[in-house]
Amino acid sequence: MIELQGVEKRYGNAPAVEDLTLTFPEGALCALLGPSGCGKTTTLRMINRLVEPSGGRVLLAGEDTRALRPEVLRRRIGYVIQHVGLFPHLTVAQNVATVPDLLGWDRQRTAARVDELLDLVGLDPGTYRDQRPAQLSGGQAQRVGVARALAADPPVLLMDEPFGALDPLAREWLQLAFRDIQRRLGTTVVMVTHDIDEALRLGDLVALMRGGRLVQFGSPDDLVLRPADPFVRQFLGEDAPLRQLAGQPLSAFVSPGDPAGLPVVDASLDAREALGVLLREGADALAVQDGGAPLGVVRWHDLRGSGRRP
Ligand SMILES: Nc1ncnc2c1ncn2[C@@H]1O[C@H](COP(=O)(O)OP(=O)(O)OP(=O)(O)O)[C@@H](O)[C@H]1O
Repeated sequence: MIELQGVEKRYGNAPAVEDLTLTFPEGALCALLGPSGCGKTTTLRMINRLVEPSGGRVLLAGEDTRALRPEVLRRRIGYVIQHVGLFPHLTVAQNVATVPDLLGWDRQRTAARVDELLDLVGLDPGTYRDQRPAQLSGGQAQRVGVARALAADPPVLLMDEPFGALDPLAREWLQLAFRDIQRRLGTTVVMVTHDIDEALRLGDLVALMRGGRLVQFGSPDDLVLRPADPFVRQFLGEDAPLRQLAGQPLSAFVSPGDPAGLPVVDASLDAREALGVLLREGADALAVQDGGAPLGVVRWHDLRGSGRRP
């Protein structure tokens, strides 16, 4: 758990972050979202003290981070940035092994961990283990950056635009792969992103900032369905409730019901595609089948009422 209590950062007289109080719960993936210059990166970096707060406190598992030596702090907190900062003279495997090496893991354990993580981020260990960063594409380097940050299984991971350099397909793949790993490991993640859909799709909680201040902190549903003020609605876009349905499995919205006479769709559609069928057919419910077997029905108000199901 990471607690920010009245945190602020000033550069000269100019406030970059003001009076920021919020708690990132243990095991949650929290997104920091907001317009350019609103203080997202500054906030992230105050957590691992790459930027020292001008005021307030940051607590990590209840401990004031000022009481921890920076190197101890940074070993407990993984950090991924967009332009990964891989060490150019080291191989991919050596880059991923940086923190395990610092922690003195034995070679076998480290090698096994490196291969496991390369595999998880979609890089074949046999092909990539011994390559140098200069031989990688931007997206491959970013995957290595993610693997490196996860290598020592840090309880907390800070990510600054971690998927930014990837093309849309690779981004979606790595987002989902990362989400799986994060859930499995129970890592507490704070992620800065410009990408509203990424924040809404991946975030358990989203902190929306503006001009150095927190505007709203809540679940994607809270922000989309219960925006705290007009800025939130405007920033997310009027069509946010629809966009939020994209990529969500239709099965999550299915409930028991009589499918007789309803248009039939396959469970492989996502929730937004199903909404499209509802609109096209002018129906208020659909019969959902999985490979021909009836699953139940999806109703209009289920899709419209809640952007997202756990
Ligand atoms: N080292 C610095 N010196 C002076 N001002 C800074 C410094 N770092 C950040 N700022 C200012 O603090 C404010 C917040 O910057 P920050 O990088 O945290 O914003 P951001 O939301 O991450 O922006 P972006 O989305 O564009 O990366 C900006 O006005 C920026 O110009």
